[in-house]
Amino acid sequence: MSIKKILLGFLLIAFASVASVTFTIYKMQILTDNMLNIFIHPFQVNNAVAEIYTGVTVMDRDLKAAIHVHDMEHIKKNISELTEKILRQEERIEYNFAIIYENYLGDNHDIDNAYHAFIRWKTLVEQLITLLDSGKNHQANQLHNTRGIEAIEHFYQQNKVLNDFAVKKAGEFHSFSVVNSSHYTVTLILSLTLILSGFIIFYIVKNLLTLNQNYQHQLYLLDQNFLTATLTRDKEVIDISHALCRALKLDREAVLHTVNDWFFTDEQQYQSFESDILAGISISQEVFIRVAGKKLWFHLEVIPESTTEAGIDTFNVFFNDITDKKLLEKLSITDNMTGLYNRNYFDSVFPREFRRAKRDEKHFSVVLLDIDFFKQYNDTYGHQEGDKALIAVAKVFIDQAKRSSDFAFRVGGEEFLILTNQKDFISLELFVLNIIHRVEALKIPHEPSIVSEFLTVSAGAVQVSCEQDMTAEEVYKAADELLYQAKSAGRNGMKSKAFTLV
Ligand SMILES: Nc1nc2c(ncn2[C@@H]2O[C@H](COP(=O)(O)OP(=O)(O)OP(=O)(O)O)[C@@H](O)[C@H]2O)c(=O)[nH]1
Repeated sequence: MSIKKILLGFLLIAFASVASVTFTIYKMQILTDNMLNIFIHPFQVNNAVAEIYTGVTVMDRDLKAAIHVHDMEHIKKNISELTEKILRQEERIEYNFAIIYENYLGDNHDIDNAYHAFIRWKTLVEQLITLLDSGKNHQANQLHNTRGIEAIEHFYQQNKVLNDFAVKKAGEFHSFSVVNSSHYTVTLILSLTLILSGFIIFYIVKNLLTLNQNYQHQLYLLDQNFLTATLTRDKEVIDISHALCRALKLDREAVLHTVNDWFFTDEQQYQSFESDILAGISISQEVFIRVAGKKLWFHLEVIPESTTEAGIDTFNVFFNDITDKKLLEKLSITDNMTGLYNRNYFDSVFPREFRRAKRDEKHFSVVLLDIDFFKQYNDTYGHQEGDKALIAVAKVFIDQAKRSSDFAFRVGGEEFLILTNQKDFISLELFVLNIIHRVEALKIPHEPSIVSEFLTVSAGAVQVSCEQDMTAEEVYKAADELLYQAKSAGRNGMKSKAFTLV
């Protein structure tokens, strides 16, 4: 299950919700429109029709009453009141007809017929009032009983048509409301939406759980196979993989949340890249860590992380065990028998260190050493003893060249070379004399030697200042020349030369 599918699930829920809400709103809108129709037509038209009916009936009643008054004085007074009253009724009726004309949903001929019937009645009313006004009550009565009754009956008929239509329309609207009240449909749609959403949510949750399981499994695999840890900038371990704990022989629970230096051989090693870490720069280095007395080599990747603007909060360290690779590397650059660096390595280190000394503006010293009368030694004590002697002498060189900038090589059968940074020429001479002295002090018996009863070495030493414009080959050649001179001068000694401008 991918994040895309989860998003699709949420989109479906959102779509279903929007669709059902839109449907509900649409249905409500239909009902509202229908309510409006009910109000406009049946309600307003019916009211107007009823008011017209009442108005005409009241006019008729008042006319009848006036017809039956015989006292002349009363007649005059009544007629003027009646005329005013009838005018008001007529105005009201006209107004109601206007409402009907505006809102009636049926055929306009129906209204025209009713209106003409009203006009006919109205004309008759005017004639009746004229007769009454001139005291002709009897004629008025006759007119009312004949044409009057006929006109009013006709008006009632026409008015009834309007009323019937309005009532019929009200029924239609009501039925429409009932049909469209659709609460069942809305409930059904909402229920379906809820059910669909429920299914989708179930599907999403189920898949999220699976996703989480996979994620946990991957974390487990990483934890078991990757040598990694997360530390705060104060070197407090906030997370460490089981694989790294195994590799460094650490108890995970004991290490977590403690400040430590286990990942760094020493404080100096950490400090060498601390400034980079705090500046947010990733580090990639080969480091060694002593684990239970064994020197293990790791390729170390440090990736700083910051969650705030303030700077680096944590850094992740990734280790890759390269001890085997380092061993191979060492084998390829060291001489099997003596443990000194071999000739091949010398060929790549010599020019590189020569350039480095020049760049760092340091004196560069080369010491070439050769065992005296070694052929005779072999001839006397045998080749095997010769090997032992070589190993013993080489050990002296290793001990002497122990600074990180010193290198001791076996460049030939019994020929050795030391690269060293001695601060001045005197220091170099003392350094070489010390070696010569220490070799003799091994007291390896060497009977055929004519310079000592013990095994000795001769040396040619050269010191070159950085200003000197010499090539590596020239320096080597000069040391070789001096060694030759030391041999010629009697052996068990050294010849040295400084190539400096001062
Ligand atoms: N035992 C042993 N002998 C070696 C080895 N490599 C070179 N040799 C011997 O070292 C000797 C070097 O002899 P030479 O070059 O004649 O020099 P030397 O006898 O030391 O005389 P000078 O250098 O003039 O003092 C040879 O006899 C080689 O056989 C080695 O790995 N083991």
